[in-house]
Amino acid sequence: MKLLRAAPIIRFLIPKLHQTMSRSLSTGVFQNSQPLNYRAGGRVQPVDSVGQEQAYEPSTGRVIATFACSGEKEVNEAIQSAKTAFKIWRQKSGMERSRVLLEAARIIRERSEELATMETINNGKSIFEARVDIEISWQTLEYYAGLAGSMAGQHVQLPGGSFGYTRREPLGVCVGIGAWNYPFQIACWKSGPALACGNAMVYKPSPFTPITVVLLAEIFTEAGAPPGLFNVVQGAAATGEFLCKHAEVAKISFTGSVPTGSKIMEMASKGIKPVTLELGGKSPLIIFSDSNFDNAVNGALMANFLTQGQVCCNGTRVFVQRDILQKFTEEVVKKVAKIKIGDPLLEDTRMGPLINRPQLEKVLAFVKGAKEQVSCLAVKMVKRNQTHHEVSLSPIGECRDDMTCVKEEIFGPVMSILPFDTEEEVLERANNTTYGLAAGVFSRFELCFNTSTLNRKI
Ligand SMILES: NC(=O)c1ccc[n+]([C@@H]2O[C@H](COP(=O)([O-])OP(=O)(O)OC[C@H]3O[C@@H](n4cnc5c(N)ncnc54)[C@H](O)[C@@H]3O)[C@@H](O)[C@H]2O)c1
Ligand SMILES: NCCCC=O
Repeated sequence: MKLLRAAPIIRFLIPKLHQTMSRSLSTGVFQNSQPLNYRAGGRVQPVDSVGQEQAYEPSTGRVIATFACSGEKEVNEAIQSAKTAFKIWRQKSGMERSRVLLEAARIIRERSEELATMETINNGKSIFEARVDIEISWQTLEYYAGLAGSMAGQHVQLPGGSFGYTRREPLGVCVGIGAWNYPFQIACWKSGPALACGNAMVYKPSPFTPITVVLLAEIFTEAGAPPGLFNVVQGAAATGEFLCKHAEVAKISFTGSVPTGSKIMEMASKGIKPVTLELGGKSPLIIFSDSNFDNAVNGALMANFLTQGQVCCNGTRVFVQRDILQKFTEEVVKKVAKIKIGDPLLEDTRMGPLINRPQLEKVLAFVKGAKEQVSCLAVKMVKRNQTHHEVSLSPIGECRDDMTCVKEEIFGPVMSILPFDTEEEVLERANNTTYGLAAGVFSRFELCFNTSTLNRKI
């Protein structure tokens, strides 16, 4: 009786505590002191390792975590932990699974400020954006919770009164491997559907962003998931390969670059494992002169500068109809100059640092190459801060399709503006890419062109 009365008070106090914690965290303060692997329902140090990694706070360049990369034995421990939980979880009804996912979503919602703050500290994106990431994360879990209870097979009537039926069976232990640009959100994209369908998961985040996914693991446990249902191993390529090659892994879901995706597919093929790949892009954004001008400008800014341009589905090839090209470019330059760059934990910051120094160097190399190829390139600024990787450039100009910066994924705040004249021409050019992924069109007219052309590769 006493316990029952106390419960609401405890529930009330917990969010308060989280809020206080996140408010006290400012840039330059957080230091990880806990194990970052998670299995059998708790944080653990790995039993073996293949090297060591350090994670940074991009805005200061401080090391915030040093951790061992999980070796083959640790990866196997995590998979065994997932197998144990799978035996319990697969027996649950969809409604029971749904309840756990909904509770996890509720906890994420309740702790959203703390989670967004940690995401900002480790990734560098502005707190303004990180809050949206966390919102999408709990919505993802709610969405899959909604599906869990209604998943069903089919009944097929056969001749002579016989019938056939299908059941939806979970696969078993699924592996999730994620990128660093949306650490918490990607972990939710992968765990939500996998767990809703009755699978267990071992997840490996990028070594650049190891922190928040462990908080997700703790949240699943708190929400009532059996110990071992969602496990985390930390590490880089070698750890990822142990996971992909493990005989008891039933499926691999990967988010990252095209070259790594191709390696993962190859490894999975050896074990005839299904894979889901979410890879890079060089997506077109087509702006016709009849479009709502302000909408189009804002759309292009969003499609290029969110998360410092480190977004897979960004519309980085901005095709602008020639009669509005100059006006469009001028307006973009004007608005880009107003993007507030700075400490990502400050409320009014809209652009933080790139993830790390190598990424900054990579982006700068693209910009240097572009400057050599095009004369009317406008570069906003390249601000160097004394400590580490800072950010913030936005070259814009009249580009050509054959330029390296137009053909390759840059993964930074770089927008390439390409003039076009006709619809037919722009569709041909928009499709002329080795990537797929996304596309955007701004026009007031109903799309009268054959969208199947655009869909062919995108
Ligand atoms: N399509 C999408 O939904 C989506 C979303 C986010 C990011 N991305 C893409 O991700 C890329 C940026 O992320 P990144 O730099 O972390 O990508 P990456 O390919 O370098 O790494 C992704 C993950 O794979 C792991 N990894 C690397 N080599 C491996 C190997 N041989 N075997 C197993 N795992 C291995 C990494 O440690 C990391 O966890 C960009 O290309 C971006 O477009 C795509
Ligand atoms: N919601 C963000 C999409 C992530 C791709 O990089």
